Amino acid sequence: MAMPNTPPPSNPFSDSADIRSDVSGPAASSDDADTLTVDRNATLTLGTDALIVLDEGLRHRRKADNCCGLLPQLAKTTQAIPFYNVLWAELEDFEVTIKYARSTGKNSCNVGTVSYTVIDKSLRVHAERWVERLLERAYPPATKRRRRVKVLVNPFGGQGYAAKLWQRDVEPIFAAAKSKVDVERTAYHGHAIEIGEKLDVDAYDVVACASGDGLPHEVWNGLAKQRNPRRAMRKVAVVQIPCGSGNALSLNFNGTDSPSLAALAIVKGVRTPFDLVAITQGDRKFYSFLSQAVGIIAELDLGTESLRWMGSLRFTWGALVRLLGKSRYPATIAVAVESDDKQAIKAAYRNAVVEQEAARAKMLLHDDTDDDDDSLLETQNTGLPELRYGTIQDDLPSAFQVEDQPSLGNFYVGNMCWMSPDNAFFPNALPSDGKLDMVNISGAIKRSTGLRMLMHIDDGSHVDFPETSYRKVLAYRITPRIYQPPPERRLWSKFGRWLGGAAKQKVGLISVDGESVPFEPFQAEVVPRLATVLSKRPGLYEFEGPKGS
Ligand SMILES: Nc1ncnc2c1ncn2[C@@H]1O[C@H](COP(=O)(O)OP(=O)(O)OP(=O)(O)O)[C@@H](O)[C@H]1O
Repeated sequence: MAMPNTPPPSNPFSDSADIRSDVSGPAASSDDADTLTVDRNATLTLGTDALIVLDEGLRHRRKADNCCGLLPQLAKTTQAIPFYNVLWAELEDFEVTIKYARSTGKNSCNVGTVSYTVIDKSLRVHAERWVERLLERAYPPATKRRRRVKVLVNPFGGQGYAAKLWQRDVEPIFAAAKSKVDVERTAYHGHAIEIGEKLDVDAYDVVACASGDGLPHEVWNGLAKQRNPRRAMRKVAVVQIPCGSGNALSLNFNGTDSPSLAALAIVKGVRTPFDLVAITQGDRKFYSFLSQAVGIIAELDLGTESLRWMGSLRFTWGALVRLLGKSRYPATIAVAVESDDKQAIKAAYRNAVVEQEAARAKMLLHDDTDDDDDSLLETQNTGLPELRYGTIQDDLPSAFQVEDQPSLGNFYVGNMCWMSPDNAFFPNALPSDGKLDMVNISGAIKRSTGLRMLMHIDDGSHVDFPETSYRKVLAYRITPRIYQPPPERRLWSKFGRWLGGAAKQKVGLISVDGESVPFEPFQAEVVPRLATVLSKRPGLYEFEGPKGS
């Protein structure tokens, strides 16, 4: 898989040591291929990681337009713009114009412009070449220029702000990067499935969902219904412009839930394969990209609606009530386990980091959108891969080990690290390792232990508790049951449900990618590398990794 030439800086707006060393000796001569001399005797130099603008005039202009000191600044006359931030550059009538992502705060950016005139007319060819060299650094071979993007806006996403966020924070960045954009608003539940099903996959590189995690789930399920679903999933990358409350897809691949920073990450992202999870329930089959939950997490996702007035506090409150009430969600689980050794799982994660760094160092680079193996896909079977373990309607596969868990408190299976900001529930998850991360926690653990675990979910160290079972699995089947409390606990159980916002809830809850599915047995199986996303670090999520790795 293609890799970026230069890794994106962890903070694309900070000056790196490399940038400083560039500035110490920028080539002064105008015939140096990396330097362009322009008006006001300024120079534009292509450094190691950044474009260096050296201009005496900046001293005065800074006073006017950089009062907050937010622009990357080396000396008063120098501005460094990381190549990662450069959106576009062009030469028109000896006027060089560079558009870039400029910091407007800790968690946002907008479009900045640098514009100069090439005075020496004999430098025309040099200037043209220089602009192309800048574009080559801004868009290494793994990052396609001028991506064709189908934008889907959920007008009800993000408490109704998705359309505004798209227009204000994202559209200008896509426009500056010369992306070809086609915008459509979703009009009803399930609309994005239909859009995905009918999408002309040769006309777009990316579907960008200005939404929560609901729309990407629908788009992948729509692509799965295409005539050539495997080809559709491979051709089109699905990404998120974070406009919901969880925004897991953007957090994990873009490293942010800021719409403007995500826009930059999408423009600069590298096409990457991504595992999906095939779910069969009754006679239904569909795909999940994020998680499946039975027990406390499903209850928090779906069973606290009546506490919406509390805002996001409803999740904390709901968790506390259920933990203190020692809520149980009995089930029979049958699992194809790949590893249940926490240390070995961490070691595998460390190996993935080493491999990613090695691949990046080797610069195995290009965007593979139009590669030859696409023509292979055209001629060979382009249907969805056969399920290795069959469906829920088949006999239980012999590879599954069966566990009855009458006291189960939390059954949670994830395909990504962050489930939402401050919730790194699956710190060892990798995007294309062909495995699912399964967490089981008993509902009978001590209340104090449950509370301490809750405090460690933000950095993923809750998995280090001996009470947490953390496994890499290939497939599983779960048959959930309704908990029948013993007579002496019935009153408390009823009171707890009322406190936790579930007084009217008559059935159990199952959440798949945050959406409710029937409280019935289902089977899940990872389908390696079925989908495509855009990523900053192919093979890894943006989470910094499990503690102690
Ligand atoms: N115009 C619409 N009217 C009603 N429902 C819609 C419309 N467009 C999309 N939807 C539905 O909205 C649901 C939620 O979408 P999404 O996750 O994008 O937003 P969200 O609920 O704001 O996100 P979050 O759950 O993270 O807060 C999806 O199931 C989708 O089918």
